[in-house]
Amino acid sequence: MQAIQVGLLGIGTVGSGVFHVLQRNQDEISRRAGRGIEIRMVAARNVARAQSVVGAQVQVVADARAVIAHPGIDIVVELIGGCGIAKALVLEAIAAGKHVVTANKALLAVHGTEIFAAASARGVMVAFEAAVAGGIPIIKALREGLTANRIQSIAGIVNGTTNFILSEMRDKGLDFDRVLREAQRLGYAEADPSFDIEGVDAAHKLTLMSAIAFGIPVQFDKAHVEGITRLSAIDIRYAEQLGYRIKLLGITKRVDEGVELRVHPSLVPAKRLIANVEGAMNAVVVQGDAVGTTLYYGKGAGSEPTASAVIADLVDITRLHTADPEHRVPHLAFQPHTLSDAMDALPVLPMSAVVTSYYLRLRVVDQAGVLARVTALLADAGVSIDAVLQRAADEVGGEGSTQTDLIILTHDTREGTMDAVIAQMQALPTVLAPITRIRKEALS
Ligand SMILES: NC(=O)c1ccc[n+]([C@@H]2O[C@H](COP(=O)([O-])OP(=O)(O)OC[C@H]3O[C@@H](n4cnc5c(N)ncnc54)[C@H](O)[C@@H]3O)[C@@H](O)[C@H]2O)c1
Ligand SMILES: N[C@@H](CCO)C(=O)O
Ligand code: NA
Repeated sequence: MQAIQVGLLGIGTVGSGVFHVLQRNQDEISRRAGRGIEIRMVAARNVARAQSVVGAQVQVVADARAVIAHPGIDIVVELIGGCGIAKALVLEAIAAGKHVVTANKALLAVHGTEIFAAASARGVMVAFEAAVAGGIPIIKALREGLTANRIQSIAGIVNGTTNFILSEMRDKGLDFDRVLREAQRLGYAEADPSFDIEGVDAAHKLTLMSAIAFGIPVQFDKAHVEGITRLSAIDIRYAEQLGYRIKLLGITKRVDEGVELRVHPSLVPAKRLIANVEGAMNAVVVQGDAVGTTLYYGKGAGSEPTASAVIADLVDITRLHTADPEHRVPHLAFQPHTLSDAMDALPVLPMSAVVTSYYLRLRVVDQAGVLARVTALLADAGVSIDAVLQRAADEVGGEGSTQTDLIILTHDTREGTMDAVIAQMQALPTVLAPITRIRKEALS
């Protein structure tokens, strides 16, 4: 049987990985897929450079539309990124009846509803394993492996760049900008690295996992998104002294009133496996009612790990493209006509309704009664304290210092309540700087 014909749109970090891994493992891949998988055409902005990667046998063109329009191409792989030209090209490929593989989480988290609907109407597949946690087969696990379960929660480290930055800052005391530059050099960071460090990329991925886990449409606009740019080294150190690590977590959880969908730095007990996920590695913890807790760990970024996921999708499509579309796995795991009803039953909750525990750091005047006033405000609001740590003044501000840090860990509290108490504490004249608040997750 003739090999299935693939057209690549974009051949940067991920695209070149796809080419090399397909070439290196072609025998095993075709024995699994039942036929060969061949990259026949590539669209690139820099044609000469792309030609030097793929050699003379593969046709390289500057116009991505020529790849989509080529009648011999069965599958279009979009590896350009972003929501601009990539969106138009994906929709054009679908309209042309081509199956699509993409690593583009930004595109699917924001425009997934439109894209999946167009694909279903045209009877083609849009596969996106590489879009979430790179090489970890988390989409496959959530969509197929855990299909018996009522999923309760997902918590994950799904951005390699920020995990790399946090690990290097904690381990080696390196500064933020230097580590970010290294992550860019290694091909982990997004074209716009603010997507990484501001939590947007993690929220794109979390949005996709949440939709698949709970059978709701993708709703990136409702995600709470906070990155690591406001984290300070001092909080990383205090957290460590209290037995915690700080990780940028994506959390989506089913609770009585709806679904939580939030990305923010979190204190995680140092003894948890996920607290020990370092560098650009990713990890996702999924809890299902039947299976219990499961953990997925691996490389979430980089050329070949991401290519591994792209090629897994190519193999899936190679096996399934002749199947009746109704027999394929739905894009978001649940039958598409059930998604909007589920959205009414499981609305994404505002952050004020989220219940979690907190790390608070207050820079205060080092004098009698300060701690008592702060804890009285917490008590009045019904916020229960788990632990309090007060630093010696000279440790914080040097010898003779009149300021110190007060660190408070709370038990579970509604975020709306916490916001109100923080505002009251902030108004105390003895509180000298903006209060730092970091959420704390037990992840039992
Ligand atoms: N790098 C990773 O570790 C990683 C991991 C998972 C997912 N992703 C996603 O994969 C996609 C690609 O990422 P990347 O890291 O390979 O990016 P990259 O910048 O290395 O590659 C993108 C390539 O697309 C080319 N391009 C831009 N416009 C084009 C056009 N109109 N026609 C043809 N080519 C065009 C660029 O010249 C570039 O070579 C993005 O959606 C990204 O979010 C990347
Ligand atoms: N920029 C992303 C690439 C993988 O999606 C990261 O750092 O995880
Ligand atoms: Na993946």
